[in-house]
Amino acid sequence: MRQCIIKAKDLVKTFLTDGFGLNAVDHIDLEIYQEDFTVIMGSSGSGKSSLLYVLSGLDGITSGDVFYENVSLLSLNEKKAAKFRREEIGFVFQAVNLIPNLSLLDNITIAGFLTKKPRKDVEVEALKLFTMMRLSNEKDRLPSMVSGGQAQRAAIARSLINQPKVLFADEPTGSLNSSSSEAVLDVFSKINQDLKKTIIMVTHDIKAAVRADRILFLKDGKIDGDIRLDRYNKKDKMNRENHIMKYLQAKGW
Ligand SMILES: Nc1ncnc2c1ncn2[C@@H]1O[C@H](COP(=O)(O)OP(=O)(O)OP(=O)(O)O)[C@@H](O)[C@H]1O
Repeated sequence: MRQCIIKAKDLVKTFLTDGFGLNAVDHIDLEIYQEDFTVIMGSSGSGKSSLLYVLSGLDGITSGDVFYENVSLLSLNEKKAAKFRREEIGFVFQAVNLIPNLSLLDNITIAGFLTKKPRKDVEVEALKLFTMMRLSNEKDRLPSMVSGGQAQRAAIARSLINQPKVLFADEPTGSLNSSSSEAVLDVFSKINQDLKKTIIMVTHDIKAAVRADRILFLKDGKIDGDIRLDRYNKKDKMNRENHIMKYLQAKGW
């Protein structure tokens, strides 16, 4: 049985609009397991991104708490919270947000230089990541000189430069064509299987979901379904997809 790495307890995220409170995350209890590739699905507005942001510490919690290996996010002061976000987690967004006038390589090393690691070590790690992302030939190019998929792979390298234990991704293939998406998803599978990182990814894309060990389905800010795909080989995408589709049909989604 895999170890629990993140535990959410009675987690709530409320947004106030026009004087009304909406629980985008509505009293969620959840355990995320080490080295699991967890995907979060659900219809638009079901609270997927909100859950991802509060689980990762990128957004404030309204009530409840999130524990990383028993350390409460709420217990961290501002300095420790910033260090946590810099070093313990990586985050990949749909929009890549690379700095336009820096090369891909500089975009990645600059994120590593924010820590106290020796510059040489950061540079060596960045080059390793570029090899893994199959971007060695593009490393000196500006973000505007590469494809959307290559830019996203560079952004994934940036999210890994400080060797986080957990990688969060919010619709990382949302603005990519299907071949670029597959290349990006291959990278996530590799990060999970070879680097042994825990991954939590929000997606609408069934092609992304088939790569997961586990899928959580959100509805109205609550977990409405939780399935595992372990019984199928990772390469058996067809049966994985069939399993998901049957589950969704049975639930009337
Ligand atoms: N900053 C905000 N201010 C007010 N309401 C918000 C804010 N962010 C999200 N919401 C509301 O919270 C609910 C959940 O939003 P969230 O973005 O988490 O859903 P989602 O499942 O990720 O949606 P999508 O698939 O469209 O990205 C929605 O009703 C949304 O309008």
